[in-house]
Amino acid sequence: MKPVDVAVGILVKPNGDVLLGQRPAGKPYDGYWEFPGGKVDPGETILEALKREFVEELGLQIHSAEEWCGVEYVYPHAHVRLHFYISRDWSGEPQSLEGQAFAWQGAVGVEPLLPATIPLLEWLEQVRYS
Ligand SMILES: Nc1nc2c([nH]c(=O)n2[C@H]2C[C@H](O)[C@@H](COP(=O)(O)OP(=O)(O)OP(=O)(O)O)O2)c(=O)[nH]1
Repeated sequence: MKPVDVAVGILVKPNGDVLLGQRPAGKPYDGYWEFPGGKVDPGETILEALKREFVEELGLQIHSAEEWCGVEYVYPHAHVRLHFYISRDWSGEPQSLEGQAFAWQGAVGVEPLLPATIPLLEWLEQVRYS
């Protein structure tokens, strides 16, 4: 299976909270929590995809974001290459434009999380309050 590029954003508030969303019904792993994002369209850069997904899903504007880490994972439905970005430079109030739940979290307490995203939480502790 050819890997699919996915742009994923970790929005950090000044107090260190990060934004998570719950996958809507009808998608693989619906009900699982994830950092918002989605597949990169042909001809789009990863950063462009990231900004588009945040507008489409949450009505949020990302002004700038830093590339943080990459994770590859093979699911039964897809082989994904996740590109995680961190942004502290965004504006707007999140809205549930696709009917999904979302939550700002200090210590991340929502579950279940997508399996490829679980290891990120530990790494995140090292950077979120820096
Ligand atoms: N957004 C996001 N996706 C993740 C994370 N962890 C993880 O394994 N994924 C996987 C799940 C999906 O297979 C893929 C994202 O694709 P998606 O189906 O949500 O993307 P999309 O919104 O563009 O979907 P589509 O309806 O347009 O097909 O990446 C994560 O933390 N955030």
